[in-house]
Amino acid sequence: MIQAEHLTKRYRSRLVVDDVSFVCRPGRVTGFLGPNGAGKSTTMRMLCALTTPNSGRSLVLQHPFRELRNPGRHVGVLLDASAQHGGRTGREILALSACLMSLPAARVQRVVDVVGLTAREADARTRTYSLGMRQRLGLAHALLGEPQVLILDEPVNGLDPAGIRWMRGLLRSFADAGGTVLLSSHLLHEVEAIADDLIIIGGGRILAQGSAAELTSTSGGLEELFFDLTAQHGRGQHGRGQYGREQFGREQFGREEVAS
Ligand SMILES: Nc1ncnc2c1ncn2[C@@H]1O[C@H](COP(=O)(O)OP(=O)(O)OP(=O)(O)O)[C@@H](O)[C@H]1O
Repeated sequence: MIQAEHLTKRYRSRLVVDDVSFVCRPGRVTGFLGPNGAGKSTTMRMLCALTTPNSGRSLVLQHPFRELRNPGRHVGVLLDASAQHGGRTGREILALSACLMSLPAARVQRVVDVVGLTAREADARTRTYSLGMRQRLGLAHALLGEPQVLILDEPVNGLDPAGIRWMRGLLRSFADAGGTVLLSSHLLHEVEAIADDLIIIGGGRILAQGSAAELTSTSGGLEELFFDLTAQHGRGQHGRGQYGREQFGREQFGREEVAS
């Protein structure tokens, strides 16, 4: 279980997370969605005590993250797959963390196998890793301590289609075994395929939350719901740039104009 209660974060005078409250329940995968800059990563960092909120609090397994003893045994965190020492091998990184968590050394090979890194990949320095390999290592790291909770920021970013499918199965099995999963992603179809619950954030505020089935049943699907909710927050529908549908749409480049 993860609980966020009125989490609020300001950078100088800028409010980037605004009174955010939600619960992620065991046995369920919660998808965390929002346009670029919406506040997803900041919220996840607050859950893991890497960023201090200005107000509000969060609990993981009923405790503030900071109060968890040996947190890696309870919560698996993957916030930035590239944040690893490039001169170490994947296996060394896992072995160091296993040592810090007082885990048996055999656990390293176990998670290497689970995430599908080959022996050669596990023994290569991480500076040579592709993004997908980094994500696999990051997930191996998150799973190392056999946690009950996973907090994953864009874990499928960089995975190939087979990897995305594999990740979906892994997270589903984790939740079905009673685990709690919070994952952010920009891949709406992927989230639609895996999430039991959804939290949609825009401009630092929760725009919608609830069961995926309920939220999408009245909106014609997740993509429609997402764009409807986030359009007013600038980057939802048209992305960062200025070339939205109305600039390159039928109005300007439609068949009627081309034909004449
Ligand atoms: N350390 C920081 N100092 C100042 N501003 C920050 C800091 N970290 C994040 N921000 C700002 O907070 C806002 C929310 O950022 P955050 O990374 O949480 O968004 P996000 O939803 O994860 O975006 P993305 O989908 O692009 O990863 C952004 O405007 C960002 O510039």
